[in-house]
Order: sequence, then C-alpha cells, then structure tokens
Amino acid sequence: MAISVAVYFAFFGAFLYLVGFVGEFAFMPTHLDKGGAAPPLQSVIIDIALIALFGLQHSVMARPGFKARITKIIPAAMERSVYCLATVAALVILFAGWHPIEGTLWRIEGELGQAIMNGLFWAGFGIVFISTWLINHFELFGLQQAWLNLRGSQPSAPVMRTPMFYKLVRHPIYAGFFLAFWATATMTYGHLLFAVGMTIYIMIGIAHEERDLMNLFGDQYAEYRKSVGAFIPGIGKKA
Ligand SMILES: C[S@@+](CC[C@H](N)C(=O)[O-])C[C@H]1O[C@@H](n2cnc3c(N)ncnc32)[C@H](O)[C@@H]1O
Repeated sequence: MAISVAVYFAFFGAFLYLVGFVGEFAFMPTHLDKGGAAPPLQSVIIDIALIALFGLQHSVMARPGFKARITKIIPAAMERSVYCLATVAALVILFAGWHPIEGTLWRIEGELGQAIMNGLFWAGFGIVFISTWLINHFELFGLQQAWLNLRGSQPSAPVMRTPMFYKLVRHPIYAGFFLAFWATATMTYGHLLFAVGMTIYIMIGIAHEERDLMNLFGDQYAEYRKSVGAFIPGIGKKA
C-alpha cells in the first residue's frame, strides 16, 4: 500500500511535469523547446528513441500476456503500480533527455488565435484528467488494487464504463492528449516531432487496447464500437 501511494504521487508529479513540458512554460527546467543541444539530425534520432522507449514501455507492459508473466514475480495487487512506476521512469528519461529542434512550422501572432490555442491545450489536459475519474481513477493508477489487498478483499471483475465523454467517444483520454499535444500557437519542429511521435504511438496502442477490450467485454464492446466514434463524436465507428 505504501509503495502504491508513493507511486501514485510520483505519477501525479510526472503528469504535472508533462503539462509544463508540452506547454513549454518558461519556469520548467526542460520542455519541448528547452533541453540538450546537438546537431539537428542527432537531436531527431535521440528524440525518436525517447518516444519509442516510452511507447514500448507503455504498450508492452499493458498487454495481458506481460501482466500474466510479471505477476509470477510480483503480487498481482502491485502490478498496476509497477506499470505506473515504469511509466514515470520512461517519462523522466524523456524529460531529461529531450533535445529541442530549431525551426518553426507555424506561429500564430494574433491574440485571439493564441488564446484559442491556449484554451484547447488546457481543455485537452482537462479532458484527460476528468476521463481518468470516469473510468476509475484509483484503479488506473494502482491504488484501488493495493487498498483491496490491504483489506484482504479480491478485486471485482473489470467493468466496462461509458459515462459522460465515453458516451460521445471511445477514447476521450487519447483525444484529450491529441488536443494538448497539437494545440500550440508556435509549432516548432521539436514540438512537431513530439506531437507526431506520440500520435503514432497512441494510434498503434489503440489497436492493441481495443483488441484486449473486445476479448474482455465481448459483444458489449463490439456494440459500443459500432455506435460510438473514436475521438470525434460520430466518426470512426467500427462494424
Ligand atoms: C489510459 S486508459 C485509456 C482509455 C481510453 N482508451 C481513453 O482514451 O479514454 C487505458 C485503460 O482503460 C481501459 N478502458 C478503456 N476503455 C474503457 C471502458 N470503456 N471501460 C472501462 N475501461 C476501459 C483499458 O482497458 C485500459 O486499461
């Protein structure tokens, strides 16, 4: 339980850092436009490697086969916390190792345009945060599993949830991340590389996640895919 609480706060800290990192707040020690210096090609290679490391950790450790193997070594009640801890490690490596790439794809000069982009950025991270509560915040970050274990209870069977945003789209967390990553008044090449890399990773991750959800919830999830869009209401329904 103590480990899970510590991991929860570490994860929360990493999430807050991510907001400042993507938002490129001046007071951050590093952000998408502030970090190590290297020639452009070297920076691109380093950044792609950092995104790939995060993507691999996040995808491989989320699969049922990996969970089955790791719970032979660690207690099942700790599995999600270990996953979150590994995510924190991958994020810290990315935050520390990021190399900005000079050059700008677009820059919005007008105050209204900047305010709109800023609003979309905050809306994106807001949607992510709220959506974690709509699924099950404490279960997503491993606290519920540790708490039940402490009380000697077994976790109940997984439940498919479709409240609020989930009635409109199947992936509000990922839609929120897309908004937060792409909505910027100044799109530098470094920011662009991050947004493209994370978008590719999420799209690959979704294919695996939906396959797992189909196996877990069967017809219930199949019906959901038929009637609810992926990121934008009504778009991306799957027969
Ligand atoms: C990081 S969350 C992302 C959830 C969703 N793809 C989204 O973008 O909002 C991934 C976890 O949510 C679970 N999950 C996804 N959709 C769900 C739903 N409708 N009900 C319950 N759990 C869900 C997956 O099994 C996985 O453990």
